[in-house]
Amino acid sequence: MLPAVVKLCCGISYPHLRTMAGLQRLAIAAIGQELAHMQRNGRTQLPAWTSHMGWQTGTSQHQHSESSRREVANPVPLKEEELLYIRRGHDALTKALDIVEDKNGWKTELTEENGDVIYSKVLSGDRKVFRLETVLDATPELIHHILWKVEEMHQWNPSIKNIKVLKQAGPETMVTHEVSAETAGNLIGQRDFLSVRHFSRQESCIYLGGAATHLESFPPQKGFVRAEDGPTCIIIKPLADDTGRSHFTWLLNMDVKGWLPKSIVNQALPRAQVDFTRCLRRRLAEGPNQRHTNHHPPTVSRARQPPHTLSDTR
Ligand SMILES: CC(C)CCC[C@@H](C)[C@H]1CC[C@H]2[C@@H]3CC=C4C[C@@H](O)CC[C@]4(C)[C@H]3CC[C@]12C
Repeated sequence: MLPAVVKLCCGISYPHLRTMAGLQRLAIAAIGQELAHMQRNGRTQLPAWTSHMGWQTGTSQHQHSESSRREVANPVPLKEEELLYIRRGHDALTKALDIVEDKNGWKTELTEENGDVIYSKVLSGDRKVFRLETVLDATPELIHHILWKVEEMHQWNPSIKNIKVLKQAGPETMVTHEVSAETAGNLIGQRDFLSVRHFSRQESCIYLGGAATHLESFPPQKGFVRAEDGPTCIIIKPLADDTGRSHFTWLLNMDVKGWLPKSIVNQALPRAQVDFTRCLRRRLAEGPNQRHTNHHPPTVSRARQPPHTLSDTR
């Protein structure tokens, strides 16, 4: 009974909690600490979103060491700014899911031998978005594990030069700076992105969402064309056949900026999606452990491309 009451209270107060400031937040943090204590003693289970409030319970996957034990003794509520990023990430995911779930107007763009199918659709405002659907030979957990370790992504994906996590807002949201490699499709020159990335899990399905964001401390960088990714999402669902494989849906919704003609961009984007997924497959086959070197040759597809001198950032 008590756990049910606690959950109910959490649910009712959630919208108010997110808009609170100052002393009110401190008071909530103190209550959170009490609840976390109860949860540690096995007396109750808090809903997953309470992690946004920064109430470390000591039972989460982040519990490793001394430092996390210190957090339990001293819960640090999330800052206003962090709550803002969480909300942005959540909104991006919701918007992207709406695009994916609207079944009207999609047409098949390309079909690969390995089973990847890319559909496209033109949204209002003339933006063409791409939806890749495929099956990956890995569990949702492994795919999520690999995709969430964004700072390691350049080790297995030659279309990415570098990704840095600039801010972490709770365990499910981060602000990242991403730089694509000059080789990406060879058509679209190097780009950089500033994005908020957010994940959520519902039963056995994993959702990754993202959208372009701004940081005063991180304006567009000299020499880069700042592109905008999102609202975008990746949906990972286990196949029902018990083989440990997953259905993978990826909405690519990108404004690459720069001066390239739309027809060229709209050819390069689905290729970039296929290339990325090919690298992901290879990375998944290696299992969960971190890689130390990048010894595979570049795998960016050269098919259907004009001479490689065409690039819009040079
Ligand atoms: C065509 C040119 C401009 C871009 C090519 C590179 C594209 C495919 C790269 C650049 C940045 C990349 C994203 C960077 C970060 C993440 C978050 C991660 O959790 C899922 C993958 C995802 C969403 C990547 C998908 C691929 C991505 C969009």
